[in-house]
Amino acid sequence: MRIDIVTIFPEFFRVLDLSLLGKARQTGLIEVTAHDLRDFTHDRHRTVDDTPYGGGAGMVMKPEPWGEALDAIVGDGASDALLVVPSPAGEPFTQQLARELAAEEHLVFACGRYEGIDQRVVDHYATRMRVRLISLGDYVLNGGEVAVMAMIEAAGRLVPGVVGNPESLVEESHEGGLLEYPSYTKPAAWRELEVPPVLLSGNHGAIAAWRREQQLERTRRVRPELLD
Ligand SMILES: COC(=O)COc1cccc(COC(=O)c2cn[nH]c2)c1
Repeated sequence: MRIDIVTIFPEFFRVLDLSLLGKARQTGLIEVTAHDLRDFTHDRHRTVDDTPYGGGAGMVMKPEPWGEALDAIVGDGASDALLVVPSPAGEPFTQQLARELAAEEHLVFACGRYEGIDQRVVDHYATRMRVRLISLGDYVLNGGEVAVMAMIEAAGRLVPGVVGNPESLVEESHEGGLLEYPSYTKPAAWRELEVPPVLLSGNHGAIAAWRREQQLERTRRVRPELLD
């Protein structure tokens, strides 16, 4: 998988060299490149924003630098890459969407800042490639970088070979549409709190049943809408 990120804070993504994805990068499973949007400006101040047409507070990201940056990544014609734009106006990011991103060969992330990117950037690239606005949640961040980091982690860990034990990807929250059961490890007693005895019973059928019941109870309590 190839990942390109366009941002005014490319150094923000240095951390990807350290985490789980660092190994994926070393093994070539996932190649990540962060591009500085300001490298695609031509004025002395490397300007990427301007005042909004129609007035209003804040600034809008100019289309020209985005056009040059994205063309440098996907060429100047049609592209099979998927352009992902984190946005409060996007479709909700879910584990299913993470699976879809993980299946892509080439992801390009556009990190908006200020009040957003000139709409014509999305409109233009939608004629040349698939574009998806994706929301992490119903809140506003100062820019797309944090959202892109979350999406890269959620999708990257699903890329075969990135996570050592693929088994660990199955028994987790939202796999199978339910929240995960509570987990315990040694010691059997800690601060007067005991591990549920069924987990020490060695009765694998009873353990599986208890875990399933825990998943249903927790999902019903915390996220009932997931059961619809
Ligand atoms: C066409 O799309 C754009 O212009 C996007 O522009 C912006 C502007 C400011 C901040 C962001 C980052 O995304 C979020 O705040 C966000 C994502 N999920 N929940 C909150 C993006």
